[in-house]
Formats: sequence, structure tokens, C-alpha cells
Amino acid sequence: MVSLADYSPEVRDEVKLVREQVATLHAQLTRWNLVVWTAGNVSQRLRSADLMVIKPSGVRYEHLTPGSMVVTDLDGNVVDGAEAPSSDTLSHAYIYRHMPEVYGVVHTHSTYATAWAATGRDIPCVLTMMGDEFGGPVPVGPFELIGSEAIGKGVVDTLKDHPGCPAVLMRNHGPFTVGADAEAAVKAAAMTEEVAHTVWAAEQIGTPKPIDPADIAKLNDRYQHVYGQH
Ligand SMILES: O=C(CO)[C@@H](O)[C@@H](O)COP(=O)(O)O
Repeated sequence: MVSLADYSPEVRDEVKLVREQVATLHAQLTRWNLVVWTAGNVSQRLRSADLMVIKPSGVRYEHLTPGSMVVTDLDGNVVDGAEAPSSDTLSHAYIYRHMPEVYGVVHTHSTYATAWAATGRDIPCVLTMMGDEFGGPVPVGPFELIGSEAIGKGVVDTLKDHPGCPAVLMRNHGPFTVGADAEAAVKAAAMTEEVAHTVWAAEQIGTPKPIDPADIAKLNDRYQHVYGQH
């Protein structure tokens, strides 16, 4: 069995840093009310080796530490860690293998996004915030059972039809989000829940108005390339 001792000091240094980052980011899941009990996970892929760091399965967020984070290869084989990795490890690994631009993956069961997932409806792009973050609707992916890479394949296949979108609502299950790092994927999870809630509220009031696709593209381009500090 391969262990961290088989990797260079540079890789081991990055593992230490990413363990700290991923452990800290799990607190953002509870901060933004995206999870109940242990129903969510965060991972980040390393830049220096084909490894990833993911949460141990079923461990409460207040008990998570950098040292409890599990290191696996991109086939889900444990390389370092005392506890079993997340239920979704094979799916996170599949996403990393098939989306080379992705270095962060998050899964939650946040209430409003999961309610949309239960209906099988895409969240329509009726908010400027959706143009900004998603560049269109938040799509629904196929129903898949948990524990294999099937969910990961469903996420990848769905996002092929939604280039640039960082979120998929896996039907009857909940949101999976991706990003250039774990923090970006956590942000996408928080924004997914926010727009799921707002669009649901809009549908209680009346019929949300669609945004012209050309304007959605302009919103997304500005937000992705101009917004914030550069
Ligand atoms: O969605 C599910 C189970 O339905 C899991 O991803 C969720 O409970 C989190 O599991 P882990 O604690 O990451 O193994």
C-alpha cells in the first residue's frame, strides 16, 4: 500500500496545508446552514500530486481536525488517514479525473436546493446572481445510489451541457458543486442554496421573469472577470 512516505517533501507539505484548508472549510457548511448533522463533505485536489484530501465519513463537524482529514489517490484508495473517507470519495475522485480544471468538490443536502432536486426541476435563471455565479440555470442531474462513482459521473455528464456552471442538483439527493479550489466549491454550494431559496420564494409570489440569454452571458462575464479585487 502506497503511503505519504512514498511522496516528496513538497507533496507532504501541500498535504499538510490542504488538510488545514479542507478542515476549516467544513465549518463554512454549518456557518451557512448547508448541512444537518454530518450530511455534507468537502474535498480538494492537490496541485503537486494526483492526490485529494476529503472528510472522514460520518464524523461530526465539531470533531473534524486537519489530522482527521483523509488523503486518497484519484481512484479513491486511502494513502493516509486513520478513518474511512467520505461516502462520496469515489464520486469526488471521478470528478477530478474527468474535469482537470476542478480542484474542489462539495456535496451538501441544503434544504431549498435539495427540495428542487426532489422535484427534478432545474432552478431557472431568473436572478442576476444566477447569471453571475452559474451563467444560466442550476441543472438537475440523474438519480444515482450512493457509494460508487455513479454520482460523480452524473455530475460530470450534466456539467458537459452547462459549461462554466459550478453546480448540479442530483435528483432526489442534493447539490454537488465544483470549483478551482475547495473554497470556490463551498461558495458555489452557498450560492446554490441562496438562489434555490429566492427562486422558490419568487414562485410563491408569481411567475418569475426570465433573463435574456445574452444578458446572462454579460452578467457572468462581468462577475467572473471584473467583480471584486484584481
Ligand atoms: O449524501 C449522503 C448520504 O445520503 C452522504 O454524502 C452524506 O451523508 C455525507 O456522508 P459522509 O459523512 O461524507 O460519508
